[in-house]
Amino acid sequence: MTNTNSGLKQTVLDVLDKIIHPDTAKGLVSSQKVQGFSLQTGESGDAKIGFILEIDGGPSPLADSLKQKAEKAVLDIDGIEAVTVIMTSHSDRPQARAPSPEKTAQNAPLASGASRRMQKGDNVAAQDSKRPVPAGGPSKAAPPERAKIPGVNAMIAIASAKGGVGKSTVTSNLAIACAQLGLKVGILDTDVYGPSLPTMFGTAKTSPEQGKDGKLIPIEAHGIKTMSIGYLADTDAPMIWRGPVVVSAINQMMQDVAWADLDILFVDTPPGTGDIQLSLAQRAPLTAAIIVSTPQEVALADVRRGVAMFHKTHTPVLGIIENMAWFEDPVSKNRSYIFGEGGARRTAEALETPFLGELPIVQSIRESGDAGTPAALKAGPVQDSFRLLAEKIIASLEAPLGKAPPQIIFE
Ligand SMILES: Nc1ncnc2c1ncn2[C@@H]1O[C@H](COP(=O)(O)OP(=O)(O)OP(=O)(O)O)[C@@H](O)[C@H]1O
Repeated sequence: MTNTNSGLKQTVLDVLDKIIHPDTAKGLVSSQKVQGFSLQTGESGDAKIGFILEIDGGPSPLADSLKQKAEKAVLDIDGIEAVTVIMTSHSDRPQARAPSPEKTAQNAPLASGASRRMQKGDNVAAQDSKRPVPAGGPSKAAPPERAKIPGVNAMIAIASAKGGVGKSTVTSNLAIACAQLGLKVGILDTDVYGPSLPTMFGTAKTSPEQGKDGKLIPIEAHGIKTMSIGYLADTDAPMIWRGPVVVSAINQMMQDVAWADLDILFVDTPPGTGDIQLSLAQRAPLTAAIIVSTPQEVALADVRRGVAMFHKTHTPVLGIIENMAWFEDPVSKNRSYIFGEGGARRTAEALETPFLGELPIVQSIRESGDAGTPAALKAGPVQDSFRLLAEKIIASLEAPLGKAPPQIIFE
């Protein structure tokens, strides 16, 4: 961030802190209600601001009013082009309350369109009265926390019980392989602690626009619709995300993004099997999960915990992928099993969970991930490996769902 930007950031924070939260009698920043602050330079040269506004107890006129005040105050600052405020609640109750239709319209930012971008010149009052009722709004038939995402056929969590095993790499390349097989694919990167999707897809400098219905439009790259917490908030900034806030933010990214129409939405989840992951597995409308692991014993103990977690939440596990299975010397072609051999396969057998396949350590996988062009885009052995995995996954979707998998169109 340049000096000018850090000056502007401070100005915005100062302005936000002048808005007093009635519960704490302190400003929004002093009350720690503002998190994940981000500042990007827009096309006009003016700044685009994004932040998370934490509210207590779910939708309420107070939450709406604080949000409107915050948006207006920020837009009134010189040099600001747009502001996106994501409201999150650390109460478990908000989605369970069935608001009246009138109230739904007023509270649409929380019930459906929590993330919306305000532009300079917007009339706050007029916008509010015209705010759309959420598409597919609060459903009476399904529990709200499992509400299916309209237009998304299958939602697959890619999980790892341990960080750094290549979960995001596998997610990105699998998504591309599925798209190459003719499917419409999206990725939701929910790893609030280190979102890597923007880097892996070369979209780090982009931020999503808001559609007419109030939903955020995913950023399309390499034929994949992508959304990441990294587009909306500065996750590099030191801040403490409380578990329920994370879950609430993730839930909004699922429901408040214009995903339709997708055959598969892959969800890159934060590593681990703690409260956040459990809550996600319980509340997200997941079709199934895939677990990524490296072969060593210490990682495999975590895999068992991961599989158990999904079983507990009645989410079918499509299988386990072993990443970094070996390294092949480019000259001699000798394989070194750096992290041990066949561990994930044996664990899959012991847990009676399908073993989907293994991926070697390949320099180009890391390099292309860092360069924003996942390795599966390029013809060769890496692309072939991911295609095999994708074919297995598409085929195996049939079993847990008890219905036909998405149609594959070969060109
Ligand atoms: N098969 C592979 N060959 C070479 N490098 C790989 C491979 N898989 C992953 N990597 C590299 O390992 C690093 C970690 O991968 P990645 O970010 O995908 O892991 P992760 O499990 O998503 O991590 P975290 O959980 O911490 O977000 C990255 O630099 C990535 O490029």
